[in-house]
Amino acid sequence: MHPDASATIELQDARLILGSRRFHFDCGFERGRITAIVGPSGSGKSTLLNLVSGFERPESGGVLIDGVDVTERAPAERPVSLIFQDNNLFSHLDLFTNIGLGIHPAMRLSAADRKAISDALVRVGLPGYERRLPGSLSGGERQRAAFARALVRHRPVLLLDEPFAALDPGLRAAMVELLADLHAETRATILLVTHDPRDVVRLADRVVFIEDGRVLVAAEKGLFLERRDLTVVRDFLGETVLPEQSP
Ligand SMILES: Nc1ncnc2c1ncn2[C@@H]1O[C@H](COP(=O)(O)OP(=O)(O)OP(=O)(O)O)[C@@H](O)[C@H]1O
Repeated sequence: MHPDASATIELQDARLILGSRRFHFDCGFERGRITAIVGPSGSGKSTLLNLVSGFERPESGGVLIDGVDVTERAPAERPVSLIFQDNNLFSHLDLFTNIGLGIHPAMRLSAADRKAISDALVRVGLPGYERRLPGSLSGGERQRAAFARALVRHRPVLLLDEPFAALDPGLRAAMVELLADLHAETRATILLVTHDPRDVVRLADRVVFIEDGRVLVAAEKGLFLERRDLTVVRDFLGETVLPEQSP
């Protein structure tokens, strides 16, 4: 395993106000684990990811990645890859270039890099799509191209914001397995925002439940899934049948 394969993440007393909403995060994420970030719509899940990626900066407090204070660093200067709902790709650049920029910002690519790009496109089910522009792709295809970029980047932190939302059920299952494989290969520290309890069951080691701009519950997956005594957890899980309850 590469020594930079994963990193710890800490939000230290990080406070932020957006419009009329207040956020206060004081929490940490362990190296190499997958944490599902869950909670009601508008609770602050994307905001937490934006603080880690640098698209938002706290008004007070700090953000540390692998013990290094990155609070003042721009997104591109943080050791982070992103797969967000939108804006994953530069619309005027083809997929080869979009993915290549993830490897090297000046596109100085070796033959191995070029092969890695084509291999990643094959792996996400977009073989031969190198010259396609994002605008010519469906939402799900764009999402998969963003996955391909994450595959070639090897950053120690991977942030995903509802990465499977635009995918039909078959593709969704394939991309969930791809993320599990990607994690097994890289051991990156992964934060996964999701509304789907199945993602928690299949992928997460740990769950952080956000409500009203702060962490309400942070627990190992097994413990979280047992907290049906909490209304918010019950509502989130809904009718989900957990593996140990299956016949
Ligand atoms: N730039 C902004 N200005 C004003 N309000 C904002 C801004 N960004 C986010 N908000 C508000 O902050 C709240 C939290 O937003 P956030 O996107 O983090 O929620 P979320 O939990 O990811 O929601 P969802 O599950 O619906 O994606 C929302 O009420 C949102 O409208």
